[in-house]
Amino acid sequence: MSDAAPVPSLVEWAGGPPAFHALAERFYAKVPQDALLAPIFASMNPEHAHHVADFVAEVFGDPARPYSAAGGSHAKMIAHHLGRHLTEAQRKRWITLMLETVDEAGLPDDPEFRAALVGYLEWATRLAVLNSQPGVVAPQPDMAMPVWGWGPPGGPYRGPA
Ligand code: HEM
Repeated sequence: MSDAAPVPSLVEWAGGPPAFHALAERFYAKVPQDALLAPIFASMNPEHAHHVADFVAEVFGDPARPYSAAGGSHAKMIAHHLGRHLTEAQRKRWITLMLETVDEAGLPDDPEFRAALVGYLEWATRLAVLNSQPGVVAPQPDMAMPVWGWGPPGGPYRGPA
């Protein structure tokens, strides 16, 4: 790829929305076998993996904006975590299992993509825990969907500088 090539969105670089659906399905298929995570997802909506994949694909630049198109929003995603009393131990297990699954699913492993992905996962999982604590009230419904980008690297790995 030459320096003049346009910078793809994170979702394009990852292989398009199907890459996130395959990732989420693989991840939530493993959750029932994990002692720390299984109880909190025991009565999970059968469409859970699909909804999470739509959400992340949208944040990473899917122009179809599938989560919003289906009536979702950032506030609605956050609201799913209200009152769940998630712990730091559960968050850490979630992100560890997710990063293992990212490798198994064959998502790009260039430093630039992984930096953006890990940055988002750290941010979003910590928001999930914060918003699950006692006394947190529902967020403003009009809060904007996050739009994640490449950050300081500016684009994917294109060979040695
Ligand atoms: C990147 C971070 C995360 C994103 C994007 C995310 C997104 C979502 C979305 C979109 C839903 C609604 C799913 C639906 O409509 O069926 C949801 C629900 C939920 N999330 Fe998260 N989440 C994240 C992190 C976490 C973490 C770290 C935990 C726990 C350790 C967690 C626990 C849950 C639970 C328990 C539900 C409800 C499941 C159900 O019973 O259907 N989430 N999340």
